[in-house]
Amino acid sequence: MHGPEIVELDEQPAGAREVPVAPVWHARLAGLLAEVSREALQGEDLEAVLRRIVDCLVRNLPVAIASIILLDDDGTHFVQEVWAGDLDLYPAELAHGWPVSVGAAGRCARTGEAQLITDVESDPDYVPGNTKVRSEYLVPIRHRARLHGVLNIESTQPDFFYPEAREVFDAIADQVAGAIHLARVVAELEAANRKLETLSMIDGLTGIANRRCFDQRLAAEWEWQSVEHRELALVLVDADSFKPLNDAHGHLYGDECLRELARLCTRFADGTDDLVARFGGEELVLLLPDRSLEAAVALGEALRRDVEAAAMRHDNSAIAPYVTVSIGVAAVTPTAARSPDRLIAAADRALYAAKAQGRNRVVAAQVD
Ligand SMILES: Nc1nc2c(ncn2[C@@H]2O[C@H](COP(=O)(O)OP(=O)(O)OP(=O)(O)O)[C@@H](O)[C@H]2O)c(=O)[nH]1
Repeated sequence: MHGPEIVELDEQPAGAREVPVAPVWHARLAGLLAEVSREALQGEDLEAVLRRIVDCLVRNLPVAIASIILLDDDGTHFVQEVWAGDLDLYPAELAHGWPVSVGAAGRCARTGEAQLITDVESDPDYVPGNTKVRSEYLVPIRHRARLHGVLNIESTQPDFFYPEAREVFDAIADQVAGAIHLARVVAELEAANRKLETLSMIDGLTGIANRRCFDQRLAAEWEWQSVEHRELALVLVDADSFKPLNDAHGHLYGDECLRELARLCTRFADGTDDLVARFGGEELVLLLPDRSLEAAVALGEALRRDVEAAAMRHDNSAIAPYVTVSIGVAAVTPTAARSPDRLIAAADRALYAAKAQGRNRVVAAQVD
């Protein structure tokens, strides 16, 4: 494999190159760097930012092709190329990425060094993209120790990449690295925020929704069902004699029973918008849109029986030698003028009545 042919144009004898090249492009290159810097700070969709940068290079300079080729996380494969210009000969096999063992861009990524090719025809690694291209300059796009990709510029002029121009392209690669870093930091922050948001809605012990999530969903469902004039039911489930259970079997066993109760409740939340949440302590709740009071009572009764059938041992209960639940049910067609607290209050009254009537039963209440 041949290394890059670096020709320092300033050291060549006068007349060996077209003298006006540098002055002609210098002012434009300076302006271009300013434009790229502005683009790089946009922080919006990364691909759009990169596309505007390569467009800008092709539009303003004797550049036939400009591209930013991004590496995967391992730095072993190019995975995406954002390009502008006349790319007529792009090999189909490169369209879906290629290893860094291939091409001049690969050489740039492998060595971590800028590659100046003053005569593309004599470079064994050059992959032709356009027959008019004479020279190519490739710069690593690096932010601190991390190599993000390669900035590739291909010119129709053999001597376009004179030292000052290369300096500008090096600076542009730094700006691109900053843009990529910024976009990745933003993406990572957004993902972390999404994860935090999800975690803040989950009950740590049982893995079901927590009270915060329930409150938000109740408010949303209340509003939605009031618009649709449809019913909303609430099933409040409270483990009976839970303090004596903890006393007899220990808190860890109590925790295990709560997890099992959550699992049993989840089996009944089979509607698309149904929600099972931990309401607090040893109380769980099912929020059931589009369920009538009768349907919610039937569901509560089936759940109560399933809890009995699970036969979770309880040596300290006055009701049965296993864990039982009392259930309060309420349903209403919400209206914007009323508060969802009314629904909770009704289910709570029903639960209180179920306790008062001897526990291990389902009681329904009307919403005021
Ligand atoms: N193991 C465990 N216990 C909990 C948890 N949260 C609340 N508890 C316990 O649940 C018990 C609830 O007690 P009470 O409100 O007196 O109700 P109860 O003993 O179930 O009596 P009734 O509901 O009237 O049948 C308390 O002892 C709490 O410590 C929890 O996450 N894990």
